[in-house]
Amino acid sequence: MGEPIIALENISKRYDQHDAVNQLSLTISKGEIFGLLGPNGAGKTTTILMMLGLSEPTSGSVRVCGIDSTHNPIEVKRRVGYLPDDVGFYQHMTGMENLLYTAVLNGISRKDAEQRAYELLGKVNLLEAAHKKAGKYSRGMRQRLGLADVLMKNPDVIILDEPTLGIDPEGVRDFLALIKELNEKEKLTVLLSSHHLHQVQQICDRVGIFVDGKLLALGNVASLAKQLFLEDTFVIHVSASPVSKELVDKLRSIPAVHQVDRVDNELDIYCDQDVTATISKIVVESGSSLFYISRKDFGLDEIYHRYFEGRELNGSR
Ligand SMILES: Nc1ncnc2c1ncn2[C@@H]1O[C@H](COP(=O)(O)OP(=O)(O)OP(=O)(O)O)[C@@H](O)[C@H]1O
Repeated sequence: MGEPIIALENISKRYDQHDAVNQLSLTISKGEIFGLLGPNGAGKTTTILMMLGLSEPTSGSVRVCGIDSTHNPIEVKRRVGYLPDDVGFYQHMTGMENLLYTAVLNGISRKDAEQRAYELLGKVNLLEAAHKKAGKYSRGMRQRLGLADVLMKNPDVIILDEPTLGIDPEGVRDFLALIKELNEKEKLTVLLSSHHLHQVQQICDRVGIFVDGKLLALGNVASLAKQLFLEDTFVIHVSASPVSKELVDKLRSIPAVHQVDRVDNELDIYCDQDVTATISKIVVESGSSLFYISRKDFGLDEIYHRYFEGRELNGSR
C-alpha cells in the first residue's frame, strides 16, 4: 500500500448513549479512490467531519496529510477539499463569481484565481454557464461547480459526501467520469461516501462497508466478495441438453464446486475457483450439447445484499 494520506486509529464518536462511530481504524493511501459505503445513519458523515477536524472524536486519533485533524483543523482545511451533499453557493452570484469568492477566502491572488477558475470551469464542463447565476444551475451543475470550488485551492485530497444525490443518471455518469479523470490525471486522492453501490463500484479502488458505526468489511470488490461470500466466489451458469443425473453428479465432484442448482436444462454451479473450462469439458464429454456457459462475478450490490441477509440470519455477525 502507498503513502497514507488519511489515517484513522481507533476513533469513536459518542452522542449521548449512542456510538455514531465505534473504534474505527482505516488507512487511505495517496492516489486512491476510496468508497465509504453504508446505509443512512451508518456514521459516514460523522467520520468525515472528524477527518476534517469539524467534530472531535470521543477517543482515537485522526491524521490527514500527516496532520492531526483534531488539533490542527485549519491546516487540514487548507489541504483537503470537502464537498458536502448539498453545496451552498451564493445564488445571486454567477458560477465564476462564486469561485473567485472562494479564491479570496483562500488567499489566492485575483489574477491566479481567474485563470484557475476558467481552467476548472472548463474541466467540469461549465464554461458556457460560467456567467450564469448559480441560483439558476441544476443540481448536477451545482455539484460540478462544487467540485471546481473544492479544487480552487489545489487540495491533496477531496472528500465527497453523497456527491451524486439527486442528479439524473447521465449527470451521475459524467460526474463519476470526472472524478476518475481527476484522480488519474492529477493524482488526486478521493474519498467518496455513498449508499449507491453500483456508482461506488464503478470508480473506487477500495471500498469500506460501514454499518452502525463500524467497518464491517474492507477491500476491492473482488476481495470483498471473497470475504463476505467465503466460499462461493463464482457462479457459473450452464445451459445444456440433455442434463442427466450422472452429469450433475460429475459436476458436483469437481473439487472447487460447492453446490449445483438445476432447473430443467439450466444449471447454476457455485464454486470457489473459475472452473468454466473443466465444466465445459465434462458436459461435452458426457455427450450433451453445450448451448451456453458464462461466469457470473458478484457485484457490490449482491455482496451488500447477501451480506445483510447473512447478518439477519446470523443475528450478530
Ligand atoms: N450531532 C449529533 N447529535 C446526536 N446524534 C447524532 C449527531 N450527528 C449524527 N448523529 C447520529 O449518529 C449516527 C450516524 O450519523 P451520520 O450522519 O454520521 O450517518 P451517515 O452514515 O452519514 O448517514 P446519512 O447517509 O443519513 O447522512 C446516526 O444515528 C445519527 O442520528
